[in-house]
Amino acid sequence: MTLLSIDRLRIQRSSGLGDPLVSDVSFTVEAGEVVGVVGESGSGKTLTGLSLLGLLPDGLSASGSLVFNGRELLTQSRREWERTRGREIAMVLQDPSSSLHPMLKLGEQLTDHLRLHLGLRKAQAEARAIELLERVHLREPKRLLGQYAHQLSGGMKQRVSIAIALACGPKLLIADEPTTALDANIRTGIIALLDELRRESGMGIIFVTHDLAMLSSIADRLNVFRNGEIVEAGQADSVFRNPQHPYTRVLLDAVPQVPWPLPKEIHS
Ligand SMILES: Nc1ncnc2c1ncn2[C@@H]1O[C@H](COP(=O)(O)OP(=O)(O)OP(=O)(O)O)[C@@H](O)[C@H]1O
Repeated sequence: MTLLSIDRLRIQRSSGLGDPLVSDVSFTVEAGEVVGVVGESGSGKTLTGLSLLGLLPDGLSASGSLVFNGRELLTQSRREWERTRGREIAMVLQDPSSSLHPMLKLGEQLTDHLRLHLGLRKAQAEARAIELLERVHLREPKRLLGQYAHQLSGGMKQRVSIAIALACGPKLLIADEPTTALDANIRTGIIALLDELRRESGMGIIFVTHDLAMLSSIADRLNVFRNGEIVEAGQADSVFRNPQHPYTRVLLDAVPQVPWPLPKEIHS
């Protein structure tokens, strides 16, 4: 089932001045699929993700079409965006500290989110928060609810951010450089977690990164961005095996020997 269909997305300054920052971007995301968006800094990856949440910075506007679950997002009212955001489409950011409040216990943050979005009572919200922390494989979830973000490692913080993103059961998750701020050994665990979640829940994931290697074990399809445009798109295995665009080859050359398909033990 096609969850999201982006058609000729264009993002430009509302003044109309200057070149578009994103132009003619089209791709789809199926349920349960991981679609990689890769490209150098400034290539338009984050703006594309933000447009799917109706969160473009002031002064920028989007045109084209973003059909999610059969509904056009770009013409939504502010109230409709509020329902879409978090509930249907969620985002995980590079720096988990930026999505966690430093002065609030993790339990308060999770239960506040659940009470606000799902209308749960305190006890129900607490039980659900524990389930969510277990789902992202955090040990001793009950104890964690009483802790503050600064008491957790980077990898644990990112798992909590993912738990918050999952709280309302979104159909689409935008993961914008979710592993960039983490140590290499922690990255693998977060990627395995996202892979597991999409398999279990059927959630589609747009995985944004500047690092093609990051996508080798998780992406089903790839879109290579450059200067606000997609220069190459295709099944991940064929892009890794047989890149067509010179820029994709440059990105691949920077990847230390990506074998494709990956050996089974790396998937598990
Ligand atoms: N609020 C803004 N006003 C004007 N230009 C902007 C604004 N935000 C981003 N841009 C420009 O839009 C282009 C695309 O930015 P975007 O953040 O989407 O790139 P990116 O590929 O995500 O880069 P990075 O990997 O560094 O996050 C860049 O040239 C950036 O300078």
